Amino acid sequence: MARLAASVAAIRVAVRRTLTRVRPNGPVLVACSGGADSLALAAATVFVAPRLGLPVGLVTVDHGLQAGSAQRAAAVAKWATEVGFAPVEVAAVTVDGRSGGPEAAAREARYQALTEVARRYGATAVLLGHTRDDQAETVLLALARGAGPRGLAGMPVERELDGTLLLRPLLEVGREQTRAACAVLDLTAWEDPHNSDPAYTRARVRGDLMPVVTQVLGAGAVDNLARTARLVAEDNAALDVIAAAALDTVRTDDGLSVSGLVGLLPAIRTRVLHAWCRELGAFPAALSSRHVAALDALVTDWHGQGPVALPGGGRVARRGGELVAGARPDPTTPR
Ligand SMILES: Nc1ncnc2c1ncn2[C@@H]1O[C@H](COP(=O)(O)OP(=O)(O)OP(=O)(O)O)[C@@H](O)[C@H]1O
Repeated sequence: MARLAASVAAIRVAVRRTLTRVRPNGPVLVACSGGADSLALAAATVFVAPRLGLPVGLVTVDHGLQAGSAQRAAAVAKWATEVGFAPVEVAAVTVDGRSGGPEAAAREARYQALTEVARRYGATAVLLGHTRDDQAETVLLALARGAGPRGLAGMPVERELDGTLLLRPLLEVGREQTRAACAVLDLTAWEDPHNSDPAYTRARVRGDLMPVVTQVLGAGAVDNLARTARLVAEDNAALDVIAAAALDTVRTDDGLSVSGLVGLLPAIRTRVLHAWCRELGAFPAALSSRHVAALDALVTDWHGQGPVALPGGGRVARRGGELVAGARPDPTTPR
């Protein structure tokens, strides 16, 4: 019992720490699926936020992907209203027809819905229930994908999406603690069937890989993987600051100076290219290491190859001693 109560306290402390950092505006919104992580987060937030003078609402997204999904959303909304959340929103989304696989499509639809609701209420922030275990899984996946430092940094504690602040207060809380907290608070958590469906990569990592990792490397491996994300994120932040300054030194009237870029260390140069592409409207998460390598080759290994197409729709070409950007049709690429 003491261990269970400790889990409730630990989650409240994590939420309090997060909420004392935000600049209050409208309500804080908890994104709650009804799963143990976000249910424990919601229970802690509805306890902590009023004590800090913050209004607290809840959003649950109905992806419409499983039988009974509307009932699940309604049950979450009913509970939320009963325990004092206001506003409480059920956001129904359509996942079909989006590209990038079912997991990515559901995620994209969910974040779109969450930011739309947040904007409508002028919310201070949206709180997400990702835990230390989710972070460890993300790091392992990034490592296996060869994602580089940006991927190894895992999920940020804080980020802005379409003008909405997204916060993850539970990144240092273990999944076993959210389950224990739900048990002590007598909250029945919804078990997402996708979480154990081997068709989903994340479910296989969670169900098959992580138990082996902890069995072979010890239970501390989860914490260590999550710590890796924190450390890499700190290094990334420092390198991004250096790259932002370097970007200004290599700008020309029409684009970027190749000789300026050649003079930069590779880690800074690729970040400069990344930051510039972001300015050009390329969605940073969609800019793969393949794109960045192709852009870098325009600088360091140019044999007259044509422009590189960016995921956002623009193109980057080498023109003499410069990299220049253009929308389709291709910018000219004289040798
Ligand atoms: N249907 C949903 N409605 C609202 N928020 C959601 C929904 N699904 C996920 N989220 C938010 O995204 C977070 C991560 O969800 P994900 O499904 O990736 O992980 P999870 O560990 O299964 O989380 P949970 O136990 O809360 O379902 C959740 O904790 C929650 O904050």
